[in-house]
Amino acid sequence: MNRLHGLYAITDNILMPDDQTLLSQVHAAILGGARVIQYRDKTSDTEKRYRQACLLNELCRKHQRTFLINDDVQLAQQCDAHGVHIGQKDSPLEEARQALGSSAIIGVTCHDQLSLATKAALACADYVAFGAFYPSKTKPDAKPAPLSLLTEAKSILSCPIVAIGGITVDNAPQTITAGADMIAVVHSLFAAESITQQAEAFALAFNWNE
Ligand SMILES: Cc1ncc(COP(=O)(O)OP(=O)(O)O)c(N)n1
Ligand SMILES: Cc1ncsc1CCOP(=O)(O)O
Ligand SMILES: [Mg+2]
Repeated sequence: MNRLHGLYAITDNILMPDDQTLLSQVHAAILGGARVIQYRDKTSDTEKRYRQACLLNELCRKHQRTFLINDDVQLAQQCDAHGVHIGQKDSPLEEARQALGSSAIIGVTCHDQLSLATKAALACADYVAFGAFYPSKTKPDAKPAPLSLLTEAKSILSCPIVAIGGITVDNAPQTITAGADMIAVVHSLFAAESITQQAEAFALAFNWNE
């Protein structure tokens, strides 16, 4: 199975405030076909983040899913995650690689800029992420990016490409057709009435394009 392809589910500590909700919602997304899980909690204390990261790591390993930590290289190391997602204001890629090793998966935010992606790819990022392609409920201030960026990136990069920001079941097919190898989703996945059915619907969007 290609580990870096398909639905990329990102957790949200408002939608999933406690351990039980977090675990059951991520499990539901995995059952529906989420291939990559990112633990994203920018506000909770260290103890809660460590505990939850360890719980999710165990769940993802049990289901053979890729598990990444947002922002925090040290937490990724402590909970034995597969890797980390870093933004332009987080640890530099070289430092993250040094800390996590050559087999770790490291993804890099490139916003709406191809030049950031070529730089990250040259520095051996495992994937690059662009966005926001649509208005995002989770990050309303994210700078907009055009779908044409995905097509352009696809033609010059050989690493997998993630699209993020306001992705829904309705706009996923056009986003994938434009060049996304993975679609990263928070709100329209984890706020859905049935998370498993919603994940299945996202996964289906990839089959149409394979
Ligand atoms: C898959 C993926 N893509 C982009 C981001 C955003 O990262 P960043 O720009 O560092 O912003 P925060 O998520 O840290 O607020 C992401 N987390 N995941
Ligand atoms: C972390 C992040 N970076 C750009 S948009 C975004 C949030 C994505 O969440 P949603 O799928 O709810 O728009
Ligand atoms: Mg970040």
